[in-house]
Amino acid sequence: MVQFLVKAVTNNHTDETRPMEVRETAKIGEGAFGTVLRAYLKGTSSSESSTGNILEQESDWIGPFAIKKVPAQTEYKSRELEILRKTSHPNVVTLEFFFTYPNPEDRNKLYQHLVMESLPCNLQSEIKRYRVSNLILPESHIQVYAFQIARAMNYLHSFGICHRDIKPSNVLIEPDTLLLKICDFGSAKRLEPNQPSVSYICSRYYRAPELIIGCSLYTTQIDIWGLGCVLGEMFMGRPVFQGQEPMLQLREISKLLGPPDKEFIYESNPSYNGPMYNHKLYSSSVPTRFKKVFAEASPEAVDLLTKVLVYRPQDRFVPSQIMAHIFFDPLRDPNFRVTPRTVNAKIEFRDSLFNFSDYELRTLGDLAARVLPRE
Ligand SMILES: Nc1ncnc2c1ncn2[C@@H]1O[C@H](COP(=O)(O)OP(=O)(O)OP(=O)(O)O)[C@@H](O)[C@H]1O
Repeated sequence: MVQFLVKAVTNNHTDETRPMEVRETAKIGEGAFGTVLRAYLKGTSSSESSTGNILEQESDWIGPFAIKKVPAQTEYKSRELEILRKTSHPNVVTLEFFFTYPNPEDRNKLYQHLVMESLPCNLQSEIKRYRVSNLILPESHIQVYAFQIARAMNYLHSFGICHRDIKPSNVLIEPDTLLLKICDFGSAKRLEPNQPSVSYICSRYYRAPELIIGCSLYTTQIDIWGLGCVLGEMFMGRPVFQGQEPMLQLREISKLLGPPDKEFIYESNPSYNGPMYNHKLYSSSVPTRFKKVFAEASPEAVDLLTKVLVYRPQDRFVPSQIMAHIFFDPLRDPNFRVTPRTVNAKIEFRDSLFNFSDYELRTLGDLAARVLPRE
């Protein structure tokens, strides 16, 4: 356990900056860019007594929080703080406080500390928990989780914010309530039309085909590919496309979708000179392969997967179309109830899944009537 006093901690909700004590209790995650620790914070406030003395008043410890520490000055540009400060959505992790503080091992190196709400588990560990018993998540859980991912994407993409690293370990969940929140905005960026961005982002198994080909003018639709991979993984219990090396990733994709056509490759990157995988690897039709690969999925789920795992980003469903899809119709039923793995009671979701803000409703446009539950 490590405890230290930070002179300037900013509250993300009030913008107020004040000294706070920080108590780190355990490591909960380690990534390529930072360390995530469980932590508690305690504020100290000072007031003047009638005799003119300064009285330090201690408040109680609050938390637990998840603190993500990343080096504050690097050549790698993280927009995580900036993006988390702008977002406020039930399915996006909330930033509570932030501060910079030196690394205890190297006092010269400053670390940015993002103090976020803490969720108990992520989707990768949840999928694994079922897999070790040779099971997959119940379809009702998959519906609840996938809907919330699509809802978060609908919100983020409406501002042009692309997450750029969608994968099960970046999807936090609360198994008691099936609440889901997307985390890790370390690769996220607000994409501007016709402004190039680096294509070497996103973890290999979840990379959209246009990224593999080297596209630099991609859109937020790369996140939809990630959503398709996560949805498929919940049905398979393992990643859908497990390329052994970066270039073999496209080969894995072509085993399910068939070879990418020349037009798609040219549109993605006119100077692409890597392997084309233009030989058919299977003789069966694409719908047959989807049914076979996602053998545990219902016909509605398979249909949705064929609408999101699509080569051309323009042809992939957008989040509002995903939420309106028949796969999610059971959620719209007033009698829909689910028993979480951890709780011996059926729970209702109407309020938590469909509590759209006016802004969200406007982004849904005409599809709102299809997304909202039936009365
Ligand atoms: N708010 C949170 N609550 C609980 N756990 C969290 C939270 N944020 C992150 N984690 C855990 O820490 C892990 C690493 O966090 P994060 O992905 O933000 O770091 P990263 O350095 O970008 O990692 P990676 O390189 O794997 O993408 C997550 O997979 C998750 O399990």
